[in-house]
Amino acid sequence: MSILKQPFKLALVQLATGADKTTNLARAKTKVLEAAREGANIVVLPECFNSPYGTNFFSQYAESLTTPTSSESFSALASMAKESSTYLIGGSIPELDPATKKLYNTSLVFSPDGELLAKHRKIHLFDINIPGRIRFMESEALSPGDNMTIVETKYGKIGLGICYDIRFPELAMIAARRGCFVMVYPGAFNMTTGPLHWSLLARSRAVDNQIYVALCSPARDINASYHAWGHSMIVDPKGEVMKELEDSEGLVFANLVQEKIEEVRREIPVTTQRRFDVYKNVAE
Ligand SMILES: NC(=O)CCC(=O)C(=O)O
Repeated sequence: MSILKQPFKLALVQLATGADKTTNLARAKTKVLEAAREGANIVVLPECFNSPYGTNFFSQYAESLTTPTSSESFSALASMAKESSTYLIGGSIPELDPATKKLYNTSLVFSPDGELLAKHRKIHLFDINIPGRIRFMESEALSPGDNMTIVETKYGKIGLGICYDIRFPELAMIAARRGCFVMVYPGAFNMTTGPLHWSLLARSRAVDNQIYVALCSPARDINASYHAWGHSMIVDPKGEVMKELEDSEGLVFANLVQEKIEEVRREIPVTTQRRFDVYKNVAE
């Protein structure tokens, strides 16, 4: 059974972001249109692409994402998708829920007509403490989302996570078992965990599930308070890195096809060899 219904070109935009939201949105638009001119059908933006990344910035930049008119970023993303005629996975942006006043790290996904297809709130907040290297507590400012997100497109189903979500293999496994051909993670790893785990995690999720995996980071800005790792990458269902950027701004493209998924699932048939009779309930 084909889970990737037709071949297409995926583009990741490793965007150079700064403190000015309007400039970030304008720059994102330029890059999305550039990707579309190069033939991309699905375009991905990075985590927190319209703001600096840091707990002290989230409330200042947060917008209510209820309708395009409620939010500069929502309407900018919808029109980017429409103007480029691409599916747009709009990285993530700080969200303020007007009803509860809670803040979230949220990704909006649009169809090529500019219609909102999905809204994913980061489920696993980035709370880590590596003494002398990095302490980051997203939960000091944000609340976690409570739902998995699978987006239906004409190419097939896309599983969506945001950055730290990649460390929880259950999300990707469930998405793959529900027929997703790719997991996409807008993400901003850092100079400690980036070199250690970024590529390893992308390749692991791909190998575990025999699907494509795409990670899209902001470009590194050494003048910012948080130094993103960069290295946006697309990994194939065998776990091989197809395309990878360094740390500066750029676009990366790959053609995704069903045959690569079929080949690895035929050669190493773990997807049909699972023993759910032995490990029925991983949460117990
Ligand atoms: N923005 C994030 O969630 C960062 C995650 C990260 O760096 C990690 O090591 O995990």
